[in-house]
Amino acid sequence: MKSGFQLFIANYYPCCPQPELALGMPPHSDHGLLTLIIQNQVGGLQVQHQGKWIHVNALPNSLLVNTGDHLEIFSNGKYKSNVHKVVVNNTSPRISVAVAHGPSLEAIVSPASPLVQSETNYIPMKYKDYMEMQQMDKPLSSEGREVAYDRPSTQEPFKSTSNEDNNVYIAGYVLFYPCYSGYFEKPGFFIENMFVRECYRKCGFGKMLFSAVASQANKIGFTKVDWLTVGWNENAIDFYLGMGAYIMQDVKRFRLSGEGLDAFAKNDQDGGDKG
Ligand SMILES: O=C(O)CCC(=O)C(=O)O
Ligand SMILES: [Fe+2]
Repeated sequence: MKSGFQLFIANYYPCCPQPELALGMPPHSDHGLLTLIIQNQVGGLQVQHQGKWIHVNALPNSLLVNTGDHLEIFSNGKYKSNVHKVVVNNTSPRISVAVAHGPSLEAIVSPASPLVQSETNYIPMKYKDYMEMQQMDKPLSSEGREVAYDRPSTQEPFKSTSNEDNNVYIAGYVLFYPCYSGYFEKPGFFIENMFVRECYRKCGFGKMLFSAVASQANKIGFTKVDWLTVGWNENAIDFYLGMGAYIMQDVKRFRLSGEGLDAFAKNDQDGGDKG
């Protein structure tokens, strides 16, 4: 790499009497290739792993190394950028100094060709444009830039995102429909699914999709927008709370499956046999 872009970041997290009500640094992944961090041995850094936040116990005099978004792109997803956040405590302030190493601002980063077997999910983009796109989304950043929706377990159905004829890329979608309920005078929307492709996350598309549904509801006089999120998905929960939503405590979700569902098959058969 002939040139690069380095960012020097000094972070001070004062102690807080009610740490559970405060957040030192919201969940995010770093832009660049690698970020090197030294810190004063006061914990607080947490890394997201399999939907859980893992506390980082840094060794004394060690450097912490974070993988960034552009390493993920360059390695064609082999090295994922890690999502991390910093929580505060009520006894000691944390100080950290980070140096983020990225490519030159003008560099167009794309997956290294030897690592691309067939298709890739990563669209080449100028490093500068990528950073600008993230900054466009200030309100979301303050609540958590990483927006992880419940997403299909495989990318298979989305493989062919590029249409060579007109250069259309599908970055994500939201599937919603009107629903009617006896309790409300007016109907609302139910969001069945919202998904943003991994390489387009942290760019504000999730916020854009969600806002489109909410403003359409408003426009046509609907009184609510409902959806479900799995309980462990803290990022999604933070995101939705940040969008002004609240969690409904009095709703119970029911499911009929396994033997309960099979019982109906039997009933049907019995009924059929009898006549
Ligand atoms: O304070 C830390 O350890 C993390 C800092 C950080 O994530 C950042 O500056 O991007
Ligand atoms: Fe960071």
